[in-house]
Parts: sequence; C-alpha cells; structure tokens
Amino acid sequence: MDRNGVTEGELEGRGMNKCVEQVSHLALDIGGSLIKMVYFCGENSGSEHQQGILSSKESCGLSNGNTNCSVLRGKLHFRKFETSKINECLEFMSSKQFHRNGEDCHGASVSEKNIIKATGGGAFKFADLFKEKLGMTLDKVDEMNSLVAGANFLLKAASLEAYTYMDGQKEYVQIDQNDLYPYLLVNIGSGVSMIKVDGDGKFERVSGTSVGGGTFWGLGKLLTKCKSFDELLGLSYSGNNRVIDMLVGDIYGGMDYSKIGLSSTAIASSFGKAVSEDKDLEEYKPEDVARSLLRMISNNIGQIAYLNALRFGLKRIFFGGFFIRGHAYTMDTISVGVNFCCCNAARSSIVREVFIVSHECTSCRSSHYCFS
Ligand SMILES: Nc1ncnc2c1ncn2[C@@H]1O[C@H](COP(=O)(O)OP(=O)(O)O)[C@@H](O)[C@H]1O
Ligand SMILES: CC(C)(COP(=O)(O)O)[C@@H](O)C(=O)NCCC(=O)O
Repeated sequence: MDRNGVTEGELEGRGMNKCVEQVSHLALDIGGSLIKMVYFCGENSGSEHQQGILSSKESCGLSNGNTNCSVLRGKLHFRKFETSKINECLEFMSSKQFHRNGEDCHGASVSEKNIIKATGGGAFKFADLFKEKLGMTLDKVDEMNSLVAGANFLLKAASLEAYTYMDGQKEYVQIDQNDLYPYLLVNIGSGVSMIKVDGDGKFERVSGTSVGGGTFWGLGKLLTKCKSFDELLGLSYSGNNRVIDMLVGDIYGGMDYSKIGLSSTAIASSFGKAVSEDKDLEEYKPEDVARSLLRMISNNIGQIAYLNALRFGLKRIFFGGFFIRGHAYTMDTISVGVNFCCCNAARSSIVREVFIVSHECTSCRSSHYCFS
C-alpha cells in the first residue's frame, strides 16, 4: 500500500508497469518509524526524456525566465515501508531493479554508479545494509536541511499545497511567495521537531518533543493491542475520550471555570479519570483509550507549537510529518490545541494561522505528483 492506500497492483493498472525501464530520481527518507521512498516515472519514451531534466522551476510555474529549462513528463511516486521491516523495502527495490537501472535511465538516472540520495537517521544506520544487499551507496543528506528545503519548495512551487483545518473543514490556501517567511515548521514524525524557517536554507531548530507519532503508535499498541497504526487511528475515531480523561467539569461539579477561561468540557487531566476509578485496562474500551491518547498527544504538540510561535513572534505554523497523513481528527485536535492556547494564553494580537503541508498531488489529489 502506498500512503493513500493505493496498492501496487492499482498503480500498475494506471500504467505504472512501465516504471522498470523509466524510473529516475529515486530518493529515500529513512526515519525512526517509516521509510519514505520517492521515484520519478517518465510517461513518454524517446527524445522527450533525453532532453528531459526534471525541472522544478518550470514544471511548477516558478520559471525565472530561463528558457533553457526543459520539462520531464511523468509522475512522482511515493511508497512507504515500516523501518522495522526494512527488508520489504530492499526487496521492493530489488524487484524493481532500481539497483541496475543506472544505464537505462534518461536524464538523471536512478543510481548512476548506484548512488542514491538518502536522509533520516536510517541513512546512517542502514548504509552498510544497502551496500551489502543492493550494492547501493547512500549519499546522506541532512534531515533538517531536507525537511526545510522540501517544505519551502512545496509551499512555493506547488499551488494549494497547504490547508487550514478548522471545524471539520479543509480550506486550501494560496501562499503568497513574498510573504512566506518567517514561519514555524512542526514536523511530527516519530518525535517532533520545531523549526523556525527564515528563508531558503535559513533555519534553526528551536524546539522539539519526544512525545510524537512514535509515542501514539507505541503506547497505543501496548494499551489497545492494535496490530497496525491504521487500526489504532480507526479505533480512535469511534472512541469517547471523556470516559478516561478528567474534564474541568468533573472537577468543578459540571461547571465551567470561567474565571480562567476553561469550559467544563476542556480536558483538565488526560487519562486522569482512570486514577479515581477502580478499573483495570481491560475494562476500558480500546477505542476510548485510543481517543484519549490521540487527543493528549495532538493537543500537547499543538500547544508546544503555539508557544514556540509566540516565543519567536511567528504568525504561521505549518504542520507536516506522517503522523498527520490528512487524518481529520488528528488535524482537528492539533488545531484545537493551538486555538485553545491562543484563546487562553497571552491573548496576543498576532493572528495565528495553522497550515498543514499536504502530501498529495495538487492537481489530482492522489498519492503522486504529476509533472506535465
Ligand atoms: N502506516 C503507518 N505505520 C506506522 N506509523 C504510521 C503509519 N501512518 C502514520 N504513522 C505515524 O507516522 C509516524 C512516523 O512519521 P514520519 O514522518 O514517517 O516519521 P519518521 O521519519 O520518524 O519515521 C509514526 O510514528 C506514526 O505515528
Ligand atoms: C531525532 C529526530 C530529529 C528524528 O526525526 P524523526 O525520525 O522522528 O522524524 C526527532 O525524533 C526529534 O526531533 N525528536 C525530539 C527530540 C526532542 O526534542 O526531545
């Protein structure tokens, strides 16, 4: 399955079987939880590819007037594998013959001299494994550099790449390229990195938290016995966190604590109700546990992000990373976390905007980017 649940078979049904011959621009991000793979698959053969260099500027409408740029037609494909099952990734690469594709490719080859770009901690951890199994050398690229460069590129080059998410509504926003910086980039992967971005290549990692996507998946797995991340997320959608979370109203006899701006339904203490109830874990519904966990972690990230935005006077926060994956409830809770802080904290006059970097093709909203 790829990130949007499309199987390889389906991709082949859409013409992807040509990829063995025409794959180029293969790159990997090997994170603590997931391996993300991207490769470009040309649509046409022949002269177009020979002259074709994947031109980010022209294909994405950022042409600076340089007419020497040529455009490569095709699709960028994304796949993911669990890092703990890295052998599946190696087998996929082997089956696609990525390691032998160098001489067949047009433009930038998959692996000229069998060297591929790789980022994330796994680029260091698994370098020897790639060499041993596929004869490939990983050309290591710094994770934070890649993250910022990728976010800047997408936000500037791809129209409608980000959206706000409030009250169940996604609203795609057009970013004004002249008014992009500074912003706070919050990447929610296994852990969470918060980066103040001031320009192309100009950034500083200002904060982070170890309570991130890995925490949700790890704790959730232990508490609910779920077998997959999607199962855990699915559970959280149907759960009721009020069964386990202690609300302000639980403490204040059903009333708001309006003097300090807390409504009776605000969570006073995540998982707090479990303290006073004489119940074992098995007596709670897994879906309620999953829901409380997702709320706790998403709220916490939203609040830390907001406080960092406030710390540096940043008016925009962009959230990205695979923890989000376009999931409505996750986004909703993060937005609630930011806005909860916004309403209850320093009541700053700076407008906060919450954007979430999308990982979809902006033209067809599927799991690949189309360059045409
Ligand atoms: N199918 C999935 N399998 C495992 N984790 C997933 C999946 N989909 C989303 N996630 C979440 O995404 C997180 C990983 O996000 P990612 O940005 O890939 O970080 P990393 O680079 O650390 O692997 C996981 O910890 C988990 O919370
Ligand atoms: C170490 C990491 C940069 C690795 O990135 P990841 O694989 O989680 O995407 C990230 O997990 C992180 O920033 N953790 C938070 C550490 C902290 O600030 O407490």
